[in-house]
Amino acid sequence: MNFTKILPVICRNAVKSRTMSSHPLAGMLGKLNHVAIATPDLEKSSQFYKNLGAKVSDPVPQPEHGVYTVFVELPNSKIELLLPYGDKSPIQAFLTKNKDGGMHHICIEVKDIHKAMKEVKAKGVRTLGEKPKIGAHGKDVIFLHPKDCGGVLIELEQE
Ligand SMILES: C[C@@H](C(=O)O)C(=O)SCCNC(=O)CCNC(=O)[C@H](O)C(C)(C)COP(=O)(O)OP(=O)(O)OC[C@H]1O[C@@H](n2cnc3c(N)ncnc32)[C@H](O)[C@@H]1OP(=O)(O)O
Ligand SMILES: [Co+2]
Repeated sequence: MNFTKILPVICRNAVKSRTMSSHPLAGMLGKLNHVAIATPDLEKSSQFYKNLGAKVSDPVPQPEHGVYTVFVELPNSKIELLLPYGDKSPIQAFLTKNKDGGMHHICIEVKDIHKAMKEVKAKGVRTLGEKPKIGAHGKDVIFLHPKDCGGVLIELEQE
């Protein structure tokens, strides 16, 4: 192989892939805070993770969000189990479509949620609501429309 010929190509491609951060959320994303699973049976889902030896919290009602949450602790992240709360829950339509439940959203931390909201909007990603709400961890959260995020509902949480 002729390295003097191929080296400039490798370098060009490396520069290109670093400058072509084309994903609308690239650069602003921090740690994965949780992966959320909607369930029609919170008790059963909690027991499933307890049986696997995980540390599982008690259910907490989140009236502002229309859900009950249970957190399953993992060494590097968390699983959030969600059950509808009240009759206007934002997860009800999802559960009607997915009777056994399923993966509902991912939650990624950001350094500055207000700046992140401006940045995503400038990139054509819709936020669900105009203002963050206090989330399950007592910090600001905002959701991004799944249709603008490759079919994934994304929650941003203030770090
Ligand atoms: C406590 C807090 C925390 O952790 O701090 C939480 O997590 S609260 C977690 C619960 N809160 C939230 O989820 C708040 C944000 N979510 C919402 O506002 C809603 O769930 C929407 C994402 C707008 C979806 O609402 P809804 O299901 O009523 O509308 P819809 O049936 O018309 O759905 C519109 C389109 O989005 C799709 N769609 C709906 N939910 C989806 C999901 N979770 N992931 C991916 N796609 C989803 C539907 O299939 C449909 O696509 P097609 O048209 O192709 O069929
Ligand atoms: Co969440």
